[in-house]
Amino acid sequence: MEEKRKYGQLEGDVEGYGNVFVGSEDQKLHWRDCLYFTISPPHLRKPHLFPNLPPSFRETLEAYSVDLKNIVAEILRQIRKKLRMDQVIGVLPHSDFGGITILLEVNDVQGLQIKKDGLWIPIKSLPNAFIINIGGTLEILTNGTYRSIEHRVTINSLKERMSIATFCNPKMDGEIAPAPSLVTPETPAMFKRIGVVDYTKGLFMSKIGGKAHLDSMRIQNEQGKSN
Ligand SMILES: O=C(O)CCC(=O)C(=O)O
Ligand SMILES: [Fe+2]
Repeated sequence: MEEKRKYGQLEGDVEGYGNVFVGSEDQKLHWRDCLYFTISPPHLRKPHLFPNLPPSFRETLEAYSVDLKNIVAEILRQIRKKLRMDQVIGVLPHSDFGGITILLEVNDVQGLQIKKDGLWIPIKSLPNAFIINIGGTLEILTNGTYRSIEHRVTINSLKERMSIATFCNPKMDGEIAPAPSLVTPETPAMFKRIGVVDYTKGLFMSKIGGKAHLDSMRIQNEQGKSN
């Protein structure tokens, strides 16, 4: 008991020997002996606790704590990887404005991702192949039959990535609207008619990105529900 008292909790502190986290008189307490103290970072060690322990116990704990820190760092690294949290976004989420984009990945560095069912999926082109992206203009012209794809590009911290994107865009003095042959009583127009200049202006002013601007041109109707 004498030894335990050496490490006893000080007034108003949860660290030390005693029952940890006692908040009120009515609280149910654990029935156990507990010596609770901070080891790391060293400047937070309470002088009467860890530094006061027998040297051999202190050394063992010190080594144990270093090993555990490495284990925790590895677990967190795996979680970050699993959730793709360590990716830096180079090209922000967007969908291309034009009809079709022909994308050539010039070197072998992966970076492009598309959004599918709410998840970002990495895309790598086949050898000697283009990646073909549908843009918002084609989605409008086809009355939503061909959907533009939301995509983004991550940065590779080790290697530079190079790509050539060629955009097939509508002429600036034109208008875009669903093709008349695709608009029927069964398949009403899903998009409003819009001048290309207004379309591009809205696109560049849109702060939300993604497909938000295209979505803002949707007509809400039974068949053409926003998706
Ligand atoms: O570099 C890429 O893979 C895509 C670039 C892109 O999405 C764009 O320029 O619109
Ligand atoms: Fe793009």
